[in-house]
Formats: sequence, C-alpha cells, structure tokens
Amino acid sequence: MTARYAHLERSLGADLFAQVRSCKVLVVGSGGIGVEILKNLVMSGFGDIEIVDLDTIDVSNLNRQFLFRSKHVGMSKSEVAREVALQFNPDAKIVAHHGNVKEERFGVQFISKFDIVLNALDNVGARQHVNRLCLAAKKPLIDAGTQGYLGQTNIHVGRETACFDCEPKTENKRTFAICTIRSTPDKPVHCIVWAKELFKLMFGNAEESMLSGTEPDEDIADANKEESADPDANATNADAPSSAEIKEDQNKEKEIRSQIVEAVASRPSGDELDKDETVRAYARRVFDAVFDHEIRFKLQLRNGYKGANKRPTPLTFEEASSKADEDASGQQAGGLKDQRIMSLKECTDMFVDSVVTLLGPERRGSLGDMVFDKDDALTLRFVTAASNLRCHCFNIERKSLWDTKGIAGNIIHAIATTNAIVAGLQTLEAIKILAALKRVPVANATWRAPSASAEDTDAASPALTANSTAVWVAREPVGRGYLLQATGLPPPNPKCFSCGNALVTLSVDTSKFTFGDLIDRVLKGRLGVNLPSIMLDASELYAEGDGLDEDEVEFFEANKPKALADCPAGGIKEGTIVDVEDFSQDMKFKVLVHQKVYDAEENPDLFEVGGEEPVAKPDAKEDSEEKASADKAESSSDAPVRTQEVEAIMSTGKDGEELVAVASTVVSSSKRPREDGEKDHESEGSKRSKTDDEGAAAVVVSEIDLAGGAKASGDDDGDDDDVICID
Ligand SMILES: Nc1ncnc2c1ncn2[C@@H]1O[C@H](COP(=O)(O)OP(=O)(O)OP(=O)(O)O)[C@@H](O)[C@H]1O
Ligand SMILES: [Zn+2]
Repeated sequence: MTARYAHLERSLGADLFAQVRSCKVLVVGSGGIGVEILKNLVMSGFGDIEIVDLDTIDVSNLNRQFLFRSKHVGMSKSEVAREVALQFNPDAKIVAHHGNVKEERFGVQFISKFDIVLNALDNVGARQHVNRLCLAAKKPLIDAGTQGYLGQTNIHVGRETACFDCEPKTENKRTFAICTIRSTPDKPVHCIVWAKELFKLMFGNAEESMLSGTEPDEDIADANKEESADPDANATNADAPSSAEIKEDQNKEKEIRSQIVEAVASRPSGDELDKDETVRAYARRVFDAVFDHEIRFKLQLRNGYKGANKRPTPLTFEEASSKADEDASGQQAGGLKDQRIMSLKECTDMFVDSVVTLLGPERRGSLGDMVFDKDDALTLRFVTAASNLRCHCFNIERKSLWDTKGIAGNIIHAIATTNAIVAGLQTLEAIKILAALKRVPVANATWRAPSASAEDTDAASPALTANSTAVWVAREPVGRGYLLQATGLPPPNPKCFSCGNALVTLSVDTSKFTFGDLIDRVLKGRLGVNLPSIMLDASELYAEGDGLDEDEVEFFEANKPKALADCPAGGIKEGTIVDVEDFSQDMKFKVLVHQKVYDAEENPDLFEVGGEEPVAKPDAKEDSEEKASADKAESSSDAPVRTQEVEAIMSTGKDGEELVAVASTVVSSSKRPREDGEKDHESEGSKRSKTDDEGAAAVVVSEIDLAGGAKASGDDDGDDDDVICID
C-alpha cells in the first residue's frame, strides 16, 4: 500500500479499503454537487468511477464548481471533471460520459455494472429516472439535493427502503393573475414574468405568449361584469360607464393589444436583418409599443389601470435614452457589475442591443423556437432590460442582472458549502453501504457491517441499510443544536407506483383534457416517465422510441390532439384503466382514470394524480401481500430512530479532513420535527400562494422543490419553461 493510502487503510480497515479501491461507482451529474463527490471519491481511495453529465461548463458555474476554470468554459463538464480529479489522485480510473442519463446507452444494463450509484442532479425528472434504473438493476442509490443553505441526502435501496418516488414530488407554484402581469404589476417578479412573455412573443412560440391575445384585461372586463350584473345600480350612478362606453373601452383595449402584436410582427426579414439600422428601428418600434403607447393609450380608458396601486407613467424612447445618471441608488459601492442596478439608459441600450444580437446571424436560425434560459446571458439581458423598463413605468424597484436571473429562473442561488456538505455525506454513506454490501468489518466503527451469510449479496436486504442515514442540512441549529440532522430511512410507500407496483389514479375532465396532455403533462411532466407506451385494453394508443414505422407514428401523433374520451379503443373515461410501460426505465404501471372537472383558478393543472381513495390493485393476492409488508414497514417506521455515530466511521481522524469535518457534525439522530403540513424542506417562497387578485386567469410559476432538489417544472433543464398561462 502506498503512503497515499496509509491513513485510509488504517481508518477503514484493510478489507473495507480494498473494497473501496475496487468497487465500481457511478456519479450522475457533474455540477455543484457532482464535482465535490468526485473529489471526495478520489481522495478517499475509490478507484473505479464513471461520471455522466449532459452539459458543458458555463461561466456561471465557476464560482462554486471548483474543478472548473475559465479556460474550461464551453467544454464537457464530465470530461473536464475527470481530467482535473485525476490530478488529485492519478491512481483512480475515471470514465467520463458526456450525455443525458436518460439515453438508451445508460439503461438498466449500464447501471447493473456498478456497486453504488450517486445522484448529483438538479432536476426531478432525471432523479426519478435514475431511481427507476436503480430499482430495476437492484443497485443502491445515494441521492442528494440542495437549495441555498438547505440540503438533504437520502439512500434508496431496492424495495427495502423508500425509493425517490415514494414521497410524491409536488409542484410548488406561485400563482399570478394574468391581469397582474399584463396590467397591474406591483412587484419586480410581475415585470420579469411579463418580460419573459415578451421574449416568447418576439423570438419564441408567439402563440403561447400571454401577450399574443387581444382580449381585454380583467379590469376592463370586470367593469362590464359589474355593470351587467346590476343594471339598476348603474342606472342610478351617473358616473358609472354605460355598457356602450364599456364596449368602446374594450374595443380600444383590443386595438392597443393588436398594435403591440403588429409592432412585434413588423420584424425585418431576409436581407433586412443584416441592416443594423433596420433592426434597431424594429427594436425601437417594439419599445414604443410596449413602454409608451400601450400605457399612454390605456390611461385614457375609463377603467384603464383601475386595479393598479399606482397609475403607470409612459416612457418614451428619448426620455429613457437620456437618463444615464439617475438611479444609482441600488448600486452597491464596489459591487460586482452584474449586481448593480442599471440606469434607464443602460436598460434601453441593453434592450436594443439584445434585440439586435438575437436577430443577428448566430441566433436568427432559431427564431420562433427560442426559449428564455437564465444561463443564456443574451436572453437574460433582454429580460432584465425589458423588465426594468416596465418596472420604471409602474414605479417598481428595478433589479440587477444577478437578481433577475434568480427570479426569472426561479432559483435560489446555490451555495458551495452546502453542496460540499451533502457531497461529503454522500461519500460517507457510500462507504457504509459498501461495507454492508460486501459484508466487511469496519475498523474503529461503533456500528457494524452485517456479518457474512450465504444470502445473495446482490439482493437488497434491510441489513444493507441498517447503518444508513438520511441527513438534513439546516440553516439554523435544530434538535440538539446541530446543523445536521440524521434520520433512519423510511420504509417503501406501498402506494408508490415506482417501487410499490401501485395503481396511479388520475382525476381529469376526460371530455377536454387531451391525450397529448396525458403524455406530456401527466406521464412525463409529473410522473417522470421517459419513453411511454400506452395501452388501452389490447390496443396500443401510443409509443415512443426507435423501431416505429411511419404508420404507427402517424397513428400515435393523430391521437395526441384528441380529448381522452375521444381516443380510439372506446376512449379514456371514468373508470378506464390505462396500461403504461417505459422500457427505458423497465417500469410498468396502471392508471385508473376518474372523471372530474377542475376550476382553473383552484387547480391550474386541471388534473390530479393520486386521489383520496385507496384503489385496490387488480391482483388481489399481490394486494394482500403488499398490505402485509406495508403493515410491517409501517410498524418499523414507528420504532425510535436509531442513534447514528457517524463520526465513528473516520474516528482515527487521519482520513480526508473534509470527511472528518462533516462526519464530526453528524452526531446523533432523531426524527426531524415537522410542523403540520410541512413538506420536506419546502421553502417559504415555494409554498403555493395566491396573489391578491385571484382573477379568473392565472399565471403559474413553478419553483424549486427541495425534496426534489430542483425546479419541479418537469423539463430536463429544469429552469425556464415554467410559466403556465391559464385563461
Ligand atoms: N438528464 C441528465 N443527464 C445528465 N446530467 C444531467 C441531467 N440533468 C441534469 N444534469 C446535470 O446535473 C448537474 C447538476 O448540477 P447543478 O445543480 O450544479 O447545476 P448547474 O447546471 O451546473 O448549475 P445551475 O443550474 O445553478 O446553473 C448539471 O451539471 C447538469 O448538467
Ligand atoms: Zn417508491
């Protein structure tokens, strides 16, 4: 044994250390948590590691993803992480994969070759996917997520402990009425959401932008409602507008909306796009339409901006361009460039310049398909400039690029220390699991690995996780005054459709909800299915993936716009059971559909998964077995939580300093006290809250879900496609 490893061997004991050297570990994700894990693994002697990441290095990663330097910007995260980690320990064998873990090549067969899998991902969809691969391959998964100062690690082992899906991941949302966004903003976030909609209108899928419609806003429409509901009151109130006047206002409102849409549509095309002056004139036309004309015009309407706290002020291009020196108020002396509040002139220049670049030769190819991405500096500049200009009009404080990025991407900025803590904990858990898996004794530990037996070591057994802990990283000391709280691992949830083989109930209005929505919003968006096949009785209604012929694809695509009830094979209605299978996740389950009509205001999703009533599974035998195991599991979950002396793992104190530092803070465990109704690490801002005006229309902004550790919008990048507009 080389001197490099002497301390590790003394700490872990020769047998366990030999296992550490030879076991195969997969790390999924090479971002904030992943690079920390990789460093910990190589420093702890792990000798056979593979790492998967789909992304390339962005400048914004450099502040915390310490393996990366500015020279690496644009390069593959997994490959650079490998290269730099090898400098810490050239003995390690590291294989880097640049790709999406959902790709076929990383399927169950790939996962099967590893002893342990560590998740270091930032979105629920990918974490669900890896969870299912690990369930299928019977491999222990050590998962983690952080949200600012808060963090959590969790261990999922086969069907012996709760899997990642056992606790349903709810989408945490903030809801804004559409009229708040379009007419009566009073917070920066309202203007930022509006600016993202303007971006969509100008460069993305315009039809999906809430600014594309020409219908009048709530304030105008409401006046109409009030008037028609109480004609007598109107007759006696001389100031009340007549229905003819209201109609007139509504038409004017429509007119100004059309003008905005027209201004946006007046985009130069062909050779015109290469003329700087022409493109700048276009940017100015849009500027005039949205920051000046709309406001000026609407102020003249009887009910224009009636609901606004303060009446807005139109902003002319000349005025904005001349205000270079004002508003340094928010500027912190010596602050970073991106963290200062820009002047109106800077915002105006940034607005025009970003339009020019977005229509420039490099970007114009994706016109109509562009999507705002908080990590794309150009789209962020557009949204920051536009939202600040609107903030000015509505007397709302402006925000820096940095703050706008946080609000627009619904992110809580990551903290390197929290990432380092959870990565340290994951590494410790990997060692504990390994000891149990390989049934090797651990030197100096107060806990013991299970003794060897003739049992199949591949099958998960309760003993495998007897010493494992889920750990919560808190911001303030909790329990006995520690920042880390360890708990035992919960048993599987018998109602989990991933590991419990349970029936999923879906309540939905089958006469309106489309089959395409079932695929995209329910199966992929909510349940994390990767490549769904859908069967109704013996008919295949849908499938994805390779090997489909043209006729099949045509038939499947033709089903998508149909309402569920109108689907082939008798339709999907109350009581229908649909079979869903995902070969890429080696998972199948049944969905029982219930007919239910939702009010968009109360449930903007227009569907619910789960349901109050427990639904019996079709197979009665399996059902009773499941119940018996659930009862058993439930009773064990009531047992007092074990005390975990995690620091004992490295009690000689001669191993990696960082691991010891982490271990020494995890002293004992008790069940983390939860307040009524509290979700795992749900942050204040992530609780669903309705704004003051609970109008018929709503905008829903998905937020970060720490239990999921990521933005819960369901898309893989997890960021930006998260504003849902509901009329
Ligand atoms: N499906 C996936 N397959 C492979 N890697 C993934 C997948 N989804 C996410 N990742 C990777 O997981 C990592 C998560 O790291 P992190 O949370 O630090 O995010 P980031 O993208 O690096 O930073 P930020 O989102 O804050 O800009 C990222 O490097 C991301 O590319
Ligand atoms: Zn489960």
